[in-house]
Amino acid sequence: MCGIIGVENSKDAATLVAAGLMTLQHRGEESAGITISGDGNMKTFRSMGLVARLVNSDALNKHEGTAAIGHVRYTTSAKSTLINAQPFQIECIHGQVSVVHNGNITNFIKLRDMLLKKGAIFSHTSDTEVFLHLIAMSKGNFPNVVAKSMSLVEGAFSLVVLRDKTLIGARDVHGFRPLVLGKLDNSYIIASESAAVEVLGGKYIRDIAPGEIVVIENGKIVKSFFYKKSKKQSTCIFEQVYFSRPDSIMFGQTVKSARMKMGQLLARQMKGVKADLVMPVPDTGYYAALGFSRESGILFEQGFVRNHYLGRSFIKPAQNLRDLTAKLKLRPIREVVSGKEIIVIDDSIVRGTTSRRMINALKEAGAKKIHFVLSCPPIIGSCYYGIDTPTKNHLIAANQATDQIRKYLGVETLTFLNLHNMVKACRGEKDNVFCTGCFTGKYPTKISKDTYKEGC
Ligand SMILES: O=P(O)(O)OC[C@H]1O[C@H](OP(=O)(O)OP(=O)(O)O)[C@H](O)[C@@H]1O
Ligand SMILES: NC(=O)CC[C@H](N)C(=O)O
Ligand code: SF4
Ligand SMILES: [Mg+2]
Repeated sequence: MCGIIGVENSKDAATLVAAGLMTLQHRGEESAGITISGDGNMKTFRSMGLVARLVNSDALNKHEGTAAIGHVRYTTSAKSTLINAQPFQIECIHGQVSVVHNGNITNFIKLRDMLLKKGAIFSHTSDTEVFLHLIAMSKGNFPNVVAKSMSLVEGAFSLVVLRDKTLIGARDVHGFRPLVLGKLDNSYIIASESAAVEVLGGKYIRDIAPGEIVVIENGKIVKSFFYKKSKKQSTCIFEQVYFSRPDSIMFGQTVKSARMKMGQLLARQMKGVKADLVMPVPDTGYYAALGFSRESGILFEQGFVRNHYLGRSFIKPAQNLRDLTAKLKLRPIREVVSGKEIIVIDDSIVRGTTSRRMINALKEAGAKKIHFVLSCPPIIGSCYYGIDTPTKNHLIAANQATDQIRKYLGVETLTFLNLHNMVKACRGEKDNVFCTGCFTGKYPTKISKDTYKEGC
């Protein structure tokens, strides 16, 4: 995933970006970075690990400026190394420019080959760098240069670009990844999620539209235009299932509200089910379990202690780290679960790293019967747009039927929210504006052998 943010026209820009990145930490734990711009001088600070590590560095605290952008990385292209930590800052014909990116470029290899033939020298190995080359090689008015670059790139990209005091927010024509516009006093904020704007004390104004480029200078929107007309929006539905914060607004409702509806609709799918209690797998299963409990009337209980110092398991960059996190992350409370028939709700099974361990732990703690319930359909395909859902052979639901998974996990029943209900929970009754590719195998862009996909 990755979280991006930009703030302009504030002497506190860097501090606000740092605080915003902490609010977006759930979108990427591997590296963090901030570019600060002031008095015609731009400087970028990057480090591996969490945002807290970056903000404690003295160098960052000494640099002043009135505009800043920041990034937290969840690697979905090339390696998780400092060299690929964002922002990427360059010096080019347009002056100093810095870019942060959320998403994956599906024609990366083709673009990189084309740029290499033109003489480009790459300093990073991830896909994001192609934007910098395309910008540097294009002449004219800066916002138009950004637009021209974007029109050559395919796939998923929400971008924040900084040049001197000009802040630009831009979103690919499909709107795969979120990007919002907010206001705080005399400053504009651009961020991946509305929660990051609100935590800073700002007001969420609106989403940046698919294909839109918003140009901000000195506390004013000086231009908003489209680099391409969006034919059909395809925003990632997994953002609402798993990635985003429950207090962020998406499609006119909080993610919390969407997850509560997922739980409510699951309870309707399972009408008549009997159990002693409904339990979430924290964190992401929380609101779906609450919604299920309210609809079914079955008692809601928190039966797991979640260790918050370990971060999220699914977004860790290697299987040994995912295994270790899943092992240490959840511990059942014996007095809650012992001797009980339990409905356990999580958001998704991807590799199955979490669920097998979690269910074994529940049994060891004395759970009598377990009904395992997921607030999305089985994930049967890879993501090409910025989420590391692995290739098919590592996706448990791509290789086994529901009953085989049920037996493998050792639960009484296994139920997935159906596609119709997931879409309904996320956006009410309106038109389908979501990418559901990894659930349906129907992707919004052409997928071929040349489509860039590099798992990690
Ligand atoms: O089948 P898997 O490959 O294990 O992936 C899915 C699990 O991982 C996630 O939790 P995670 O720990 O990442 O985040 P959370 O604590 O925010 O819910 C997700 O909520 C599932 O529980
Ligand atoms: N998941 C993302 O948004 C990652 C952005 C970019 N593709 C990278 O790997 O750095
Ligand atoms: S393929 Fe799945 S994870 Fe990727 S953008 Fe589409 S819905 Fe989201
Ligand atoms: Mg979870």
